[in-house]
Amino acid sequence: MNADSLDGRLLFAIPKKGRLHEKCLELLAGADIQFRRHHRLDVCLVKNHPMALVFLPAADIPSFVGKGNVDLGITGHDVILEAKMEEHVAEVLQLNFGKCALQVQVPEAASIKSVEDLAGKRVVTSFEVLAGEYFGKLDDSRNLVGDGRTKIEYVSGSVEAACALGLADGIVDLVESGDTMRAAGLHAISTILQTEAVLIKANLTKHAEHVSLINLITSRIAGVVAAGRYVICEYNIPRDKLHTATAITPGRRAPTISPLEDEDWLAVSAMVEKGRTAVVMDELVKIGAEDVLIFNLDNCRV
Ligand SMILES: Nc1ncnc2c1ncn2[C@@H]1O[C@H](COP(=O)(O)OP(=O)(O)OP(=O)(O)O)[C@@H](O)[C@H]1O
Ligand SMILES: O=P(O)(O)OC[C@H]1O[C@H](OP(=O)(O)OP(=O)(O)O)[C@H](O)[C@@H]1O
Ligand SMILES: [Mg+2]
Repeated sequence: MNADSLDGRLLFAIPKKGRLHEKCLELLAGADIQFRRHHRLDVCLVKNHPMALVFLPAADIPSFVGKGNVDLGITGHDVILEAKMEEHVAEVLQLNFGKCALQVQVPEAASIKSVEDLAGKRVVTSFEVLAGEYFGKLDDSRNLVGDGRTKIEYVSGSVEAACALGLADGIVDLVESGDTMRAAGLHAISTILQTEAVLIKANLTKHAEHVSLINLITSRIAGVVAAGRYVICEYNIPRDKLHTATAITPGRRAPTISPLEDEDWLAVSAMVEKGRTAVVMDELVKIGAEDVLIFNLDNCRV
C-alpha cells in the first residue's frame, strides 16, 4: 500500500494489541466497518467506507489524533492525560470497557501506610507524567525540595515487580480486578484517577470533508455501546398491577404495553439497564408478573 491509496480517506486509529484491542474489533464489527487486515500490516483500507484503519499502540493514539494526523481514535482516558492531549482531542463517547483505576500501591508488609509516608521516596511507573504531577503537588505541600523530593522512574510494563526487585518503595499502575496487585503482595493507598476506553476526535480537524462520516461512525458506535448497556425485559402482568409494574420498568421513553387474549392480563416490554436485571426481575415476580423474559440486544439506536 502506498500513501496515495489513503488519499481522501478518514483515518481511524485502533489499539494494535493489549487490553483494548479485541473489544475494539467487536465495536468495528458491530458498526459494520468492513476490512481485512493482512498479516503484520498496521494500515488497512475499509471496504465499505472511504476510511482506513491504523493499528497503533494505545499510548500513541492521543497524540496522533491531537495533532490531526489521524481523524478518529479509540484509546484510554488515562493515556490521553498522560500524553497531555486533553486540550487537543474531544472525547466523543465513553465506550464502557477498559475500565480501571490508576492507583498508588505499596507492599502490604511495608511501614508505608499513606501517600504522605511515600512522598520523598522512590516510585516506579509507566505513567510518569500523571505520577509526576501527583507527587509534585504532594512534595510541594510537604515543602520537600531537591533530593528530598519523590523520585519517579519510568518502566514500560510489569510495574508491579519493581518493589520486590528493590527498585521502588511504591508504584503507580492500573488496577482492574486487583489480581496483579495482590499477586505481587501490594495494596492500594490512593486512587489518582478512574479511566475507561473512549472514542476521540481531533479538536481542530484538518479534514472538514470527513465531518459527516465521523458523525455516522460515532452514531453507529454509540448504538453498539448502548446495546451492551441494556437488555429488553418482557413479561405478563395482571391488568390491575400495571401501574406498579411500569414504575419498576419505566423503559427509556415509556414501556410498550400490548393486550393479551386473556383480558385480565397485559404484556409489557421495556429496556432495562443490564446491571439492574436481577433486581428488576425479583421485583416484578414479587408483584405478580409471570413469564419474565430477558433478551440481549445486538445493536440499537437510542
Ligand atoms: N487491567 C486492565 N483493565 C482494564 N483496562 C486496562 C487494563 N490495563 C490497561 N487497560 C487500559 O488499556 C490501555 C492500554 O493498556 P495495555 O496495557 O492494554 O496496552 P499496552 O501496554 O499497549 O499492551 P501490553 O500491556 O499488552 O503491552 C490502558 O491505558 C488502559 O486504559
Ligand atoms: O487488576 P488486574 O485485573 O490484575 O489488571 C491490572 C493489570 O493490567 C495491566 O497490565 P497488562 O496486562 O497490560 O500487563 P503489562 O504490565 O505488561 O502492561 C496493568 O498494568 C496491571 O498490571
Ligand atoms: Mg499493559
